[in-house]
Amino acid sequence: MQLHGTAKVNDRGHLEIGGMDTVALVEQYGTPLYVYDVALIRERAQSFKKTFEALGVKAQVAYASKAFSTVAMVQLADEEGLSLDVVSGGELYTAIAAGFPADKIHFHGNNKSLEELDMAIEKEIGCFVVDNFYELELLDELCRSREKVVNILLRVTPGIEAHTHDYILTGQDDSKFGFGLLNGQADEAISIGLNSKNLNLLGVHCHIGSQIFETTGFLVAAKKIFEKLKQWKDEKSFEAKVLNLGGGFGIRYTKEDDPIPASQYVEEIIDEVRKHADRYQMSMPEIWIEPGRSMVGDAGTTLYRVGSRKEVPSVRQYLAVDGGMSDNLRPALYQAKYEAILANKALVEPEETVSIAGKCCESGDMLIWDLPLPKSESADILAVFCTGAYGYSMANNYNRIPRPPVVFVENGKARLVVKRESYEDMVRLDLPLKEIINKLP
Ligand SMILES: Cc1ncc(COP(=O)(O)O)c(C=O)c1O
Ligand SMILES: N[C@@H](CCCC[NH3+])C(=O)O
Repeated sequence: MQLHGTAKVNDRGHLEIGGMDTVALVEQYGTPLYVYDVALIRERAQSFKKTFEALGVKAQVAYASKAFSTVAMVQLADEEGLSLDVVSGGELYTAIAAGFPADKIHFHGNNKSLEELDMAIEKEIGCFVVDNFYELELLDELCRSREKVVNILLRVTPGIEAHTHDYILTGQDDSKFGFGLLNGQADEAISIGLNSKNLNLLGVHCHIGSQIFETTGFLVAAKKIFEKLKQWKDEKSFEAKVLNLGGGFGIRYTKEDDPIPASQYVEEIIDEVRKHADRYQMSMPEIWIEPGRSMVGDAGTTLYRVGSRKEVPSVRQYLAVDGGMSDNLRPALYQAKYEAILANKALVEPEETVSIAGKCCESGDMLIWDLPLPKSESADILAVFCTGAYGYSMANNYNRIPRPPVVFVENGKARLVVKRESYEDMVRLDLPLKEIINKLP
């Protein structure tokens, strides 16, 4: 089992993260519990930033907050000098509530509402990543009526089939996102952007997908975009100041995954961009990237309490935990795979193979199939690794299961950064048919 970041097994044979015994964390905060290794997030952020610095390239590393958006996380991104990618009014509101510098916020989304655009214009965010003609017109109109000028990038789909799960592919031609780069849409959008007095067209954006292990897709995207940039330079006298190549850098969930270091993605991308800029005698654009998963994914661990066991004779042992697809939708949605250990028996050798079931009323609510574990009993603590990205952010209240709290750990200290939802929270927005809502004692 490969442990990530500051995770280790302590003298008591317990899993420790950020200098905190996870068994003690569970005693204090209960289960399920999301635990984040803050030092590892800082390390990830710095490795992206330092690689750009070492290459002498002007860049913005924007944390894609869809991976995990909370006030504390946004503040941590700010502490590390990152920019921020938001994709909804809610993520934008979280960033503003956290005091994140508005001029470093980039606003994404394929169907931004008038209210969302208005909020972002009013807050004077750094850049709108415009996705379609509807948004282009709406944003132009809103800015004109408010006498504002905003920075924009145009999101293009370069027609790339990256190697990842179909649901998390985004750069292919048949995608709901962006202007087609090769079918004339991007050319038309560039002209509209250039003709607007209220839209300051900085450049283009593309994002080819998520959990990608190779650089090829990024390099092909850069090549295709540069061919267009050359054409736009010649035909429209437009030179992009910014090229945003999105996020999508893969991480190691299990031993089947073999990611390359952040520095390698960045170095290869920059090499390629430099090559094309030189070839077409264009100035090197500022490079923006938007890592989400690779910033927080392996920094997150979910701690569960083991409960019931069911044996299907000669077939399998189901071991149920006190969470499931309500706090981690990824196995049900993408057949995503995870590794796990018993946090309170971290030095004990595996003795049996069990399948970890969640507690939701769905047969598909299985967190891990066929996991080797020491002989486990009720009340043992299961630690599932690499749940930091798209775990909490896709958590839900299916079966009215309250969402778990989030604890940040660093240098032997723990800080509660999101409280556990309560049963009262489950009915907080409900309006009664009759007068009364009873409260349980
Ligand atoms: C536009 C955009 N940028 C950035 C990201 C972050 O991707 P990842 O978490 O894979 O780095 C996504 C998600 O796939 C995205 O859609
Ligand atoms: N939520 C997805 C990835 C989509 C990323 C956003 N475009 C995941 O968990 O892998």
